[in-house]
Amino acid sequence: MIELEGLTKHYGDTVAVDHLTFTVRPGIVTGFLGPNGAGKSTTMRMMLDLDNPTSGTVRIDGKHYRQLQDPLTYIGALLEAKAVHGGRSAANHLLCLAQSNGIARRRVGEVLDTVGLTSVTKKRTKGFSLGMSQRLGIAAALLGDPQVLLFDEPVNGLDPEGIHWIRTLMQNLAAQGRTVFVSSHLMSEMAVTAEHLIVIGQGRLMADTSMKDFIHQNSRSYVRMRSPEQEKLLDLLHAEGMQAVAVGNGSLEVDGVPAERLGELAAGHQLVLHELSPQQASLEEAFMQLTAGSVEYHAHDGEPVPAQTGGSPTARPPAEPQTAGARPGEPQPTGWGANWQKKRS
Ligand SMILES: Nc1ncnc2c1ncn2[C@@H]1O[C@H](COP(=O)(O)OP(=O)(O)OP(=O)(O)O)[C@@H](O)[C@H]1O
Repeated sequence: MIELEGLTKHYGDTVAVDHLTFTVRPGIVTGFLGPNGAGKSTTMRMMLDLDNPTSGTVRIDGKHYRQLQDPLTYIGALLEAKAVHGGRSAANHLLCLAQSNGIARRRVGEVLDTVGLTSVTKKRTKGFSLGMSQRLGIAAALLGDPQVLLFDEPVNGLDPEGIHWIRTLMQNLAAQGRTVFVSSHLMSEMAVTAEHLIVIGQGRLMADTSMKDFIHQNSRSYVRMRSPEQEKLLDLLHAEGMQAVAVGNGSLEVDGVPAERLGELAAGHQLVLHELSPQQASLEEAFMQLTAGSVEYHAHDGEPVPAQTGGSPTARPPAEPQTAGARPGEPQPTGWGANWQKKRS
């Protein structure tokens, strides 16, 4: 389990993470979503004690990271796949990690096998493709057989087979009772991988809910109907007090009524239907709907430009929070810092 309480990180004037409080539970895959610059990586780095919070706490299975003896046996993470010593072989890279964390040598071979890198065990990692580096990063995360796993954009650089593999791996790890926390911009992939979602925007918590409820709450679901007797059908639906509109392509859209009821109603009045299909928005649509006000950068005429950099609380409308109160405050877009080194005060 990972517990965040009031977690906050400032980089100068930039509020990267803003009073985040949530719990990531074991036994399920929890997705971590947010627009670019929302604070996901910063949050994950603080979970791993790679960055010091300005305030607030993170607990891993009840303990602060610094209280964990041999941390890799408690929490494994894939953050920056390319952040490995390029001169070392894959096996040596993992062996160094194993030795510094009291992990048995045999685990190196086991995890290399798990991620499908056995054939390149002795190859220097600087020659690795992004996909191979991702797999090596995942091997490192699994090395200590930890109960808690973090994956930051794990499918980056993976081919479709690799994407399917990591999805199955994460689901299996969760099914074993582990805590699996994963960020990704690939919504279609997240939709089929995660059961629960944490969504942040401008460092603030926007949603902490099941995937199903998230899509339901942030999108419109309706039933599409098509009939050769569209006028009659529309009159019937209106007479029943239902919200139905003709949408121009010969279809009707009906809100708030189950498809079964609509089918039975049409049958009861001997109206022929050519289509009766429940429509549910995708995770991507629901995500865009929720975070529309909190994206840091918008594309415009093909040129990516900062949406607003004025810095006043009104320059960028605050996102509508679902579970946490919106706070005034304006993170400034700043460049990515190279501040990835472990900081211990
Ligand atoms: N080391 C740093 N120094 C200064 N500012 C930083 C640093 N790291 C992150 N930031 C800023 O903090 C904010 C949050 O960044 P972060 O990388 O955590 O977001 P993210 O959600 O992971 O973004 P992305 O989806 O683009 O990876 C951004 O405004 C970013 O520019």
